[in-house]
Amino acid sequence: MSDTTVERTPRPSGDGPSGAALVNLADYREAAREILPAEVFDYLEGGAADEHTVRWNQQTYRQLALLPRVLTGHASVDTGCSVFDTALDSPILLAPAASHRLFHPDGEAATARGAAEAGALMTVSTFSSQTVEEIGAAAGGPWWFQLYVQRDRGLTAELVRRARAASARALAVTVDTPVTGLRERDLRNGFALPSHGSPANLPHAPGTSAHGAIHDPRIDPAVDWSDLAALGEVSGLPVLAKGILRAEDAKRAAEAGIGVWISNHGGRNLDTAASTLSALPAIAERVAGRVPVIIDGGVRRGTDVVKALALGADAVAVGRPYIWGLAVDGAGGVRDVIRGLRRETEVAMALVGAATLDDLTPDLVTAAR
Ligand SMILES: Cc1cc2nc3c(=O)[nH]c(=O)nc-3n(C[C@H](O)[C@H](O)[C@H](O)COP(=O)(O)O)c2cc1C
Ligand SMILES: CC(C)CC(=O)C(=O)O
Repeated sequence: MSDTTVERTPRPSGDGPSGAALVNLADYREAAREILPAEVFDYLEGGAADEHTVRWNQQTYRQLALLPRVLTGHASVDTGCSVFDTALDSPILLAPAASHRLFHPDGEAATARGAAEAGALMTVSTFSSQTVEEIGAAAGGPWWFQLYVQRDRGLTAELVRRARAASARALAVTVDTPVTGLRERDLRNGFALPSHGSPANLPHAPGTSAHGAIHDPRIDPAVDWSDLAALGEVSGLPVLAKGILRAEDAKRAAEAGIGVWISNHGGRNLDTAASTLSALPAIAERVAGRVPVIIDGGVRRGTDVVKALALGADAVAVGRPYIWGLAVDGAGGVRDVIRGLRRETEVAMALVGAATLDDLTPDLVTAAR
């Protein structure tokens, strides 16, 4: 495998490697592509198999159009919201992503600072390349811990205890990864995590190549609903199930007080899994406001945020986009990506006639023709 160390020269925030202004998320993507080693960019961007789900996640947003309300008399826009009793400036969250030091030497601590500067909630991966203690100390705002339930349940309990002690406010338990998907870009590139990206929270486990045997030696594939309930009891923290696509699963979660995080892992696990936005309306109907509904996958524009909230999500999360920001400019890049998406959301809200997130209702959305 070639050297994946990221060479970087300082550059003013908001400018890409070629000096061009970075105006939207796609600009950050192109800038990150220029900076990152090709196999690291492939690990970030790639999905499973033919990457249909990766594309569908974004395309489904393009297949919906907005029907703006006019003459509403609103003179301001407020994106404030509350998720599991945590007040947030905006409904844009950072989805968990493993190994931030692959993308920038300052790693998750930089992401945490950038998220706080943008007033956004970060979710820290079990497979973070810095410890929850280091990240918790750097975080100036609320954060959640993403849990991959470990085969070693003692280790799982210890991870949860450490995350809570480091001030995590909720557990997002990933339920869509009994095995990791077959990511063909990584297979072609022979990509394995270099040591600077290895999981800092976990003891070194032998054979942790993500793409060797079908089961990851660390992640317990046999997790069930009783495990999620027990995690809530033991931790005393709110629990979300990350990776829900079926309305009946969402209903079951809501009945147990477990938050619903609609996700197909950014198309990285089961190719041809349904796009997340297509799954949202039925899920929102069955959850009926009992627990928070988060959605991730393919959110790239403020108009995407508006559509997801109009169709019943309480918040969205982004994965790849803030990593593009991290790669380009560390904490400042994360901050600018999230701020940019929030600004687009505010503009889109004003243009559809919404003063608050409660004004985002399903009648604002119709099929694009
Ligand atoms: C590089 C990368 C690493 C990821 N690592 C994790 C992880 O450790 N745990 C997890 O639950 N999801 C992980 N995900 C999935 C994201 O949390 C999220 O579901 C997905 O990226 C959302 O799609 P988007 O990238 O289109 O916004 C990862 C995604 C990427 C791109
Ligand atoms: C090590 C992997 C399981 C992390 C992950 O969730 C991902 O790359 O999508």
